[in-house]
This record gives sequence, C-alpha cells and structure tokens, in this order.
Amino acid sequence: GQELRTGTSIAVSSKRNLKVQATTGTGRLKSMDELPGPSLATTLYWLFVKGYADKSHLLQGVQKRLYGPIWRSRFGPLDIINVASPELIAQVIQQEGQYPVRSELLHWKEHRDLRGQAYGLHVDTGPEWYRIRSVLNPRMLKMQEVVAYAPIIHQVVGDLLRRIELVRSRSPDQATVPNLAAELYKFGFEVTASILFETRLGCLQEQIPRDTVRFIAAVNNMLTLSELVMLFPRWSRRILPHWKRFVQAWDDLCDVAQTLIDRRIAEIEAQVRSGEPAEGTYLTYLLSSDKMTKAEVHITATELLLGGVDTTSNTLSWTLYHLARDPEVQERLYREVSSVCPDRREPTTDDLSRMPYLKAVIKETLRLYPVVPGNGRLISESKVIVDNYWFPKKTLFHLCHYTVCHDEGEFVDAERFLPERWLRAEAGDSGRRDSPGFYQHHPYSFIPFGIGVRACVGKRVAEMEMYFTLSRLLQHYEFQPEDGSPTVEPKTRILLIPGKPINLRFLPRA
Ligand code: HEM
Repeated sequence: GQELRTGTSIAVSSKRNLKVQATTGTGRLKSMDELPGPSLATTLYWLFVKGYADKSHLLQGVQKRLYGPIWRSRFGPLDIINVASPELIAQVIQQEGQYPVRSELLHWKEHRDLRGQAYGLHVDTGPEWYRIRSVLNPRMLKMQEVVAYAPIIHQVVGDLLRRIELVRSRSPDQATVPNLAAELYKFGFEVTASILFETRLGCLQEQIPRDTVRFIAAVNNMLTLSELVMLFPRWSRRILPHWKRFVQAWDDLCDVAQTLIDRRIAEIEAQVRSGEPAEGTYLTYLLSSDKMTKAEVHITATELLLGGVDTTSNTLSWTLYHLARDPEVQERLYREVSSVCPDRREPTTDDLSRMPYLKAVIKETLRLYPVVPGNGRLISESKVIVDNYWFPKKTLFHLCHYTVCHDEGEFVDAERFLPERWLRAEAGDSGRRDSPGFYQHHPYSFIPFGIGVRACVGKRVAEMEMYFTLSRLLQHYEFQPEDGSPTVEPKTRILLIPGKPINLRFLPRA
C-alpha cells in the first residue's frame, strides 16, 4: 500500500453545529487493499443462496458485524467501500466536494445516450447538474414557494378520502382497505403529477388512466431490473432479456412524462392564443426558464415523477401500519391534530408548525423504514481519507443508512416505534444514552433525505404531502389492523418497501 503521512483534521459543522473530527493523526494511512470484506462470490452467495437479494438492507448489518464499520465489497463491475457508522458517513460527506455525485448510474446514462436524451438530475454531474438543480431548488426547497402547492395537495387528499370511503364500504366487513400501499401509490402519483404537470389525471377514480398503469409497471420494472443490469456483464444482454426490458421500462417512463408535458404545452399555447396569461406553478416555470433545454425539462419531469411517488406512498403506508398497531400513539396524534384543527378543519402550513407529534411520527417511520436504505457518493474530485485509509479519486462509497438508523448505540430500543424519542421535552436532556427516548443521536445517524447540496430536492414537498395526508386521514378515521393480519417486514427493491400487502380497517370517527 501507498504510504501517506498526514495530520489532516477535517472539522465539520453540521446543522447542530456538532464537530466531527476525521483526524488521521500522524500514523501511516492504510490503503484500501488492506480493508476487510467479502469477495464477489461471497456476496453472490449471501444474496442468492442465503436469500438476502431482497433484504439487502439487512445485509448491511450482517457485514458490519463481520467486518467492522468500514469494509470493501464488489457488485458486478463496482468496487464499493461500505461505511456503516455516523462518524464515517460524516467523513465521506465532508469530502464530497462542490458537485457531489451519488453513483455513476452508467446503465441509466446508456439509456439516455441510446435515445439521444439529456442526462437529467440523477445522471448529470458537475456544473451541468448544478445548473438544473439551481432552477429547481427555489421552487422546491423554499418554504414560501412550496406553500403554493398546499391547495393542490389538499384537493388530492380529498380524492383519497373519497376513494378510501368507497373501497372500505365495498369490502366484506365494510371497513377493510386491502393493499393500502397500492391506493397510496395512486394518490402519490396524482399529487406529484398535479404539482409538476399542473393537471389532474384522475388516478383515484374507478378507471385508472392507462398511462398511469403503464408508469406504475415501468417504475417497478426499472427498479427491479436496475440491479440485474448492473450485475450481469454486457455480453449477457444478447441472450438474457433483462437489458431490453430495462430499456423498455425507461422508454415507458419517458413516454408517459412526454405525453403529460405535450398536453400541458398545448393548453398553455391555447391560453396564450386566447390572450390569457399562461400561469402555472411548475411546468410552466420550467418551460419558461432559459437555463434548461426542452430535453432537460422532459427528463427532469420524468425523474421528479419517479422520485416523488414510491417514496412518500411507502412511507405513509408504514406510518398507518404502525398507528393501527399502536392505539396509544394513534390516540395521541389524533388529539394533537384535533386540538390544532377542530371540526375537521383542513390544516394549513401554519397549523403544521403546531403539530410536533405529527412530525415525530413521520420521522420515526423514516427511521425504522428509510425508503432509501443506502445512499452513495462517488468522490471524483480528489482523493479521500476515511477512518485511517486513503482512497484514490473516483472511489465509490456506499453509505449504510439503514444500519445506522437502527443502531442501538444511537437509538435506544432501536427496533421499537417510539415517536416520543424525537420530542426533546420528553426525551429529556440528561445526556444519558440509556434513557428511553434519548434524542441526542449523532446527526448523521438519521439522514433519510440525504444531506448536503445533492440531498433530496423533493424533501419539503414530500413532508408537506405526508403531514397533510396523515392529519386528514386521522380526522376522519381510526385505523386498525385487519383481524389476524400478519406482521409485515420490509424488503428492498433499491427502495425499502413493504414485503407483503398491508390491509387495514378504517373506522369512521364520530
Ligand atoms: C419520503 C419521501 C422521500 C425520501 C425519503 C427521499 C429520499 C431521497 C434521498 C435519500 C435522495 C438522495 C440524496 C443524497 O444523495 O444525498 C433523494 C434524491 C432525490 N429525490 Fe427524494 N425522497 C423523497 C421524496 C421525493 C419527492 C417527493 C421527490 C420529487 C417530487 C423526490 C425527488 C428526488 C430527486 C429528483 C432526487 C435526486 C436529486 C439530485 O440528484 O440532485 N424525492 N431522495
């Protein structure tokens, strides 16, 4: 291994102003070849023989126990450095540079090249990526702007309430909504599409639009095939169907988005012709920005739709699942919502600021079920020092977020659903890690939306959508598990999703 002598100390200040030291001292820095970790064969054994292929979130913990908080593994052509402690995650992030990259996504890029499309938010890097982000950020991360989406979200929540009422009243016990995640998925699609494309699709109607069905299937295929496409060598594409199906899935995603964009453009043109001002919250803004090409608007809209649906809908599914199983938490949340908004008044964004328990419930759900269980950083600008190792440029780091937010050392009773742990007043300030509800975890042990300039662009929209939906569902219904329904464990399909359908009883509140 190459030897470097350094006394580098990377001082980091997080939002909480907590200093993280990546001090390497004056000792010899080790090379990545000295890291422990499984061979590709061992990884394949774990995935396909031991059955972790759809439980890779748990494999993080298994490997951490075997190799310690930093280890090296292989996945197809990828050479990966896994980090599974908040301190080490912080060290990686502190060195992510001006234009962080999550991973190369070569197979996504290949699809874009094949179709002559722009790269877009996920695939683009460097100043090109930043240019697109800087168009989106003001519309998505500024609270004053995001508030403009509140009426749209409330309108779609209204549809969801009607849909729930219809489904439950038709069920044999006149209460059960089977496969709740599927209903919330259509809801998430409708919300995101109505914000982005400034148009209602009617996903919660009896007849789901054909393109919506097509989009849902394509997301599923794209996510399922993404890993296979990466794992198998290129020559296998001639004999195995996975590459063709992967390309088809992306074609479908882009196609559906294009149809929606074309529809909106036609509307805008008609408005302009009739002398009306073309007003709109989102797409109109993107289309009128001179910082993005039409091709970039297209791929960006596709990716926003892709990013916005599975994430919020699965998180909401888990929240309702836990509330149904924990009547005390549900009752407490109901009391909070009804005291701030009596008589089923629709909450405003101001009201939300008076609902700390609501926020704690969502946080706790994202801690137990981080929908993005592992994140990545490809540090391409310079070499990196993490722990006592040095890494050359272009090293890919896998940030094992699932394991870290399930760590007993960070969260007492880590496997339990305890929203109170997020309430400072109740968790106490004792500084004792053995007191239940100890809130003072390391800030990098809970980063469900990622962190830094490349963090989730949809965070604010997602939070507002989840808060409004959950509070209004609670104003109308009490949730209960279906009799004898089994516990549901999560599974991974890049995203963390329920392993089985979640069926819940919705009982109208008096
Ligand atoms: C519960 C909800 C959500 C969670 C937990 C979540 C989580 C994440 C995470 C962990 C990342 C990677 C960040 C990083 O690398 O540091 C990400 C990126 C992204 N998310 Fe979300 N997300 C959610 C909702 C949304 C929504 C509603 C949208 C769009 C409307 C969205 C669009 C995106 C996009 C476009 C990126 C890529 C950003 C970039 O590379 O610049 N997400 N999200």
